[in-house]
Amino acid sequence: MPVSTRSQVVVHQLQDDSCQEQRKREIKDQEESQMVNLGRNPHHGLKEKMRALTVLYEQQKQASNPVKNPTSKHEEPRFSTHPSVDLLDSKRKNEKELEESKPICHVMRENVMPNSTLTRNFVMPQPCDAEDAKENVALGAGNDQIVGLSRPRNVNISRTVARKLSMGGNVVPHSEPRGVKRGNEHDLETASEKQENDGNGSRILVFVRLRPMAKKEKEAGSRCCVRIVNKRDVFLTEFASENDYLRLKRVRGRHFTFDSAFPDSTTQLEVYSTTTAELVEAVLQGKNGSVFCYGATGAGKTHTMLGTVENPGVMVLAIKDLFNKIRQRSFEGNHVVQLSYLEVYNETVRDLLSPGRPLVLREDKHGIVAAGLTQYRAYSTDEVMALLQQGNRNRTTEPTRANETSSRSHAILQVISLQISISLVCYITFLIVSFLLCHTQVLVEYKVKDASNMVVQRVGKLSLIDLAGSERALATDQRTLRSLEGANINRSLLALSSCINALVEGKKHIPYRNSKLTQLLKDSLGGACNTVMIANISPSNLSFGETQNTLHWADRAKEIRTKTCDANEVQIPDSETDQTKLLLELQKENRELRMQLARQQQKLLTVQAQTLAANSSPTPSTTSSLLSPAPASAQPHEKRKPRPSFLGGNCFTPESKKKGADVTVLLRKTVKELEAEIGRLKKDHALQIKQKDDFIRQLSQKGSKLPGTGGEGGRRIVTRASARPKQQPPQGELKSPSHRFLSPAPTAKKRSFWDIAMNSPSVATLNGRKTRSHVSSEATTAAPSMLLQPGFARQRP
Ligand SMILES: Nc1ncnc2c1ncn2[C@@H]1O[C@H](COP(=O)(O)OP(=O)(O)OP(=O)(O)O)[C@@H](O)[C@H]1O
Repeated sequence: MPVSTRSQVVVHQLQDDSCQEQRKREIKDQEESQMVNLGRNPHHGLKEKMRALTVLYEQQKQASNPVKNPTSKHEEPRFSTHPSVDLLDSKRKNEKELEESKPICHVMRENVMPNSTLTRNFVMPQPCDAEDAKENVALGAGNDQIVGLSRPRNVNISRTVARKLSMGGNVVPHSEPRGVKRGNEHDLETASEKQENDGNGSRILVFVRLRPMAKKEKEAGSRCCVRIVNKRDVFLTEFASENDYLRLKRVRGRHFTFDSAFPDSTTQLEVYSTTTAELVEAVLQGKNGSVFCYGATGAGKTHTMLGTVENPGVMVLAIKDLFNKIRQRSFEGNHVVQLSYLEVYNETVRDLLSPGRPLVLREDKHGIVAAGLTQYRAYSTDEVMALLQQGNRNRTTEPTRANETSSRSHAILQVISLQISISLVCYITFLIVSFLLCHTQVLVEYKVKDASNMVVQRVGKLSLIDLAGSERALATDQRTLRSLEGANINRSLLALSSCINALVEGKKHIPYRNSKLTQLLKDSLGGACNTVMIANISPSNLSFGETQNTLHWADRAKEIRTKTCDANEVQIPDSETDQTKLLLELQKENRELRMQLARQQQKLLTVQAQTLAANSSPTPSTTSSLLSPAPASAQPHEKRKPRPSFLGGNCFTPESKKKGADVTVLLRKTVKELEAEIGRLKKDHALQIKQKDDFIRQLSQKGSKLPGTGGEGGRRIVTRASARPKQQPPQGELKSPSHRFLSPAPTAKKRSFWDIAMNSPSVATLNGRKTRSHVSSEATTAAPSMLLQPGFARQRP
């Protein structure tokens, strides 16, 4: 009976290890040579490939046995005791290994590595299987099949690329847009997103949307070069040029992975719910959010952001959702929604809601602001829609060769949501307090009892950005104005890509100042903001270059991390609310005392006047009237009464003289009493004001001793001066967040829905520019289509 000693086992193990390593090396060499061969020539002789695979198969087969049973390596039985099981196992294993040895599988595996940004050219010798063809709807639409883009069946695609919106754990979307199901995949993403919240901010979420093939493109005989697999992998195929006869069958491609990729069949609602719905929720929690569309001209950016009347886009759905959510939470407190809409055209910033002079960008501690930009207070979705349509009518569009109604400007719609919330319990307490506050002693009790009473003010900003399309000069037009526009669009997009590069590389200086667009996007790219980028691409192989470029930048943008997005929340502490209430009470009391004083003074004046009158004509009739002041209108009439005549002999009778003297004494006495009362009231009033001033001072001193009272966003102390309504800063000056809610422009006025709705698109051109109203008015005369309604994206040609 063989007895294994420790030394024997060690020897065996050493031999096993060396053999394994040798085999591994051989396999690796084999694989590499195969990769090189395949990489060099995709149409390499089938025989050679088969030979290589057979060798590999043999080696893998041999290698699999010792791995399975390392101790029996030296006495490898030719047949196992359970041949059927072993053969099955090795067959499965070899199949798997064979599949893994295909070059495309390596590419796939590399690309799905956590946080990997690797993309590399690969050769695709395998035909696409039926299952995959089903996944890419674009293939069916384009009647094209991308040769060789096969998805390895057994590759478990990692989900770790998904990241976290820094929304905190308590963000639960209140309402999901109807008809949208959240699949397991999305749940998975949300879970992994939460994992990635490491306190260093959040990564920009990058989504890709493929638009359907346009009629024009189909007519031009273009083929579909984009394939979306697994709702997140984008395969881009470069077909050989038709004139390159030698490489007609050659197909090259690139693979990218994004947070989500939408095939051409994706609905607007699906795009909205996956990309923006959570951002809207976060805005209501006081966090900033940005969504911007990036892509070549005609790739579908405006369609995604604005959409059509039947298929409204992200902007419209976000606003509807925002108002729905506000309605659901109306019990939580007051919500204020402010709206601004601007465009960056030829490096000038214009207000789309009140077109006028170009706006100047300024930077304050809260970020970049367009000085003089109109902020409209909106009360309903309809009102916002009307404003949006009005703004889009003013937006610059021009037909280019690539897109008949191409947006020639970058448009930014900003919605600011301000919420002042008081919990229900607090609200009830509030009412009681306002009653109790009349008595200063009870106020102290209240403070002790309701120390947790807080009023919370949250400000969230949502920026929805529709960028002008990046384009090649030849793709659009050669005319001067168009080429100037194109140059400016490209310049700002180039500046955007420089910023993305600098941010990805972690540079200290980010060149935001290179263009107006990047200045405006500063918050979204490098600030405390939840940012979403939607890259729009065309399926046509004629736009391969633009699509590749868009995907490249989208892939880069994945690596940008924005700062941790904390809620813009100010907790107004109980002491502050108490002080505010106290101040209001004091003001009310002061008003009442002043009124009392005025009344007494008036009474005194009347009495003095009557005394004078009594002195001059001390008759009983007048005396009685003096004690009860007569209406002013009655006095002239009384004066006209016939006076006692000297001739009548009824003047200065001893009786009347006595009576007159009595009345005078009486009146003097009354006057003295009234004067004394006024003096007392004045004294009381002064004393009360002094006491209350002292009390406020004490409260302020206590408040200033609290930690964090001086810091920004910390506790504020309300003094009389701070409670006084502040003066508006002059136009163009830096504004505090509260001032952002007021329109600084003198032309800015609040408009009702009807004002806006009645504002017909009469101004077709604006400062020589062609706007959407122009386009729409032209279009409506030709064909009154709903899709060509101002404010919405155009129909596909
Ligand atoms: N997902 C989609 N479904 C249906 N049609 C679409 C889709 N995306 C885009 N289109 C159509 O493609 C055409 C061009 O789209 P759009 O105007 O949105 O492009 P764009 O990227 O905004 O171009 P530009 O940068 O020149 O303004 C439009 O007619 C639009 O209706």
